[in-house]
Amino acid sequence: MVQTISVAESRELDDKTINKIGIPSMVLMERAGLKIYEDMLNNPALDLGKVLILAGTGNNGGDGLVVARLLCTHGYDVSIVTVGNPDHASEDHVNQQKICDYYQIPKAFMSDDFNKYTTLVDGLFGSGLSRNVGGDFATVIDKANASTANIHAIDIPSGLNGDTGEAMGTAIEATSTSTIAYAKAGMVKPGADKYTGKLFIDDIGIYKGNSFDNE
Ligand SMILES: NC(=O)C1=CN([C@@H]2O[C@H](COP(=O)(O)OP(=O)(O)OC[C@H]3O[C@@H](n4cnc5c(N)ncnc54)[C@H](O)[C@@H]3O)[C@@H](O)[C@H]2O)[C@@H](O)CC1
Ligand SMILES: [K+]
Repeated sequence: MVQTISVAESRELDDKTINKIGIPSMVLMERAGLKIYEDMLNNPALDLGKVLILAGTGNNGGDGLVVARLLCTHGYDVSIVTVGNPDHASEDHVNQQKICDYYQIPKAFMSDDFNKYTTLVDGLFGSGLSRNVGGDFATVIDKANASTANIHAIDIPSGLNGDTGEAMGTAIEATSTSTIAYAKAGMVKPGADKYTGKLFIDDIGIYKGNSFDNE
């Protein structure tokens, strides 16, 4: 039986690990990116011949940018399309983008033909999704689902409500998902596997209370 948490619990655990325990968020993001990259290498269903990272401007996108950099530094053909307003990007996302800029990772556009990629990495939204998906985000999600590429989702397939397992307007239908720390309750509900595909659960140093917890 897979241990699950709610999306709110997941956000509380992130916050506690960063702000109370003191592990810097960029360290957690690096660990997340490394695990996601390894999951992708270990998934024979993914062809990593030509990869496109779909990056929202939050920390889910930040995880995606770490994956982009790891693919680039290991010789893979990888590009990034940023969806949303970069002026509203999270601090960690901005820092990860600067690193990607150092490596001159190519930028792609929403209007590009997604069929030329073999794998899309979904870093649009994770636990921060708070309302139904519309606009450019819905367009990209629907275009990704309609493409011939396989999709690997980061943390939660974008658009999926991590508590109910239902799509909020529209949602990524992934071949596989790397979820951070614990599976979210909605991801194991009947029918949610249409969105998550094969599930990887990645230990990045975020834990629920245990005997080491002094609360
Ligand atoms: N260092 C960290 O803080 C860690 C972050 N992690 C990653 O960060 C994710 C959470 O990141 P964020 O809190 O930045 O949130 P997200 O990256 O999930 O979402 C970004 C922003 O999108 C906006 N948004 C929500 N719903 C929307 C909608 N329907 N349409 C348009 N915009 C919408 C919100 O303002 C939200 O803050 C996790 O899912 C995980 O992937 C993990 O790597 C663990 C460590
Ligand atoms: K995602």
